[in-house]
Amino acid sequence: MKTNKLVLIRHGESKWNKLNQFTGWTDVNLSNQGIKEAKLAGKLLKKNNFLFDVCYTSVLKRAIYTLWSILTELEQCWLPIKKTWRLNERHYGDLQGLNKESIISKYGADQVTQWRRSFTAIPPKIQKDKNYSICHDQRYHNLYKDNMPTAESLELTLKRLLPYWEDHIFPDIKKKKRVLVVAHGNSLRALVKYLSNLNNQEVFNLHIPTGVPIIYNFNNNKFSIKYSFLKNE
Ligand SMILES: O=C(O)[C@H](O)COP(=O)(O)O
Repeated sequence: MKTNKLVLIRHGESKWNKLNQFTGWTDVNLSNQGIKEAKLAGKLLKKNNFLFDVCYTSVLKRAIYTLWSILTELEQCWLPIKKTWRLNERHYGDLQGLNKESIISKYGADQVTQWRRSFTAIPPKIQKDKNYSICHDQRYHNLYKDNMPTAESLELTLKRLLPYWEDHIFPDIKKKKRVLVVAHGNSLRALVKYLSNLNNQEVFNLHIPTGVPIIYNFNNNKFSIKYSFLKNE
């Protein structure tokens, strides 16, 4: 039986990645380097003969633009793209917009590492007035105000992502569709934890680089626990 492959990819470097700022749900653009990474990811997938049937991404433009670039390189711009807030980056709460180094000076490296890498630590909640604009953003109209995240741990990110995985993405894979998911550092860490059954320490150490495809094999109705990064030889 032919192996079906699932490809996950983190968006290319964003302008705030470059500035070392917490981003979360802030909708920032790709940096010039990120635009290059997105194109290169598409070229690499093409070189390795990847084609897809359906694509999933978040409602944040750094992921959407990365996906568009990849599909342009693959000459598959016509593919269906399904967008959901459930694939968004983890909501970084009140840290959003702040420089990572300055937050280390304020709270200490250990606390900041917990917020960034542990499974359960929840960053400080975003203040009500700062969250006001996203509560009224049209793209979140189906997310009732009370369900709007104010800060998410990796655990909470996984919890909001999983229903979408179960109801939409996984059924497509079971139907033998070739699925491409373009998302974010932490929404993908959460998904990889789930698919590869990583423990909290393993996910603590997991870093997902920008613009590097992650490949999972799907056989006999289940995923191989192991994944690989697709890289240029
Ligand atoms: O939202 C962010 O700041 C980045 O996309 C990822 O953050 P991290 O490097 O702390 O995981």
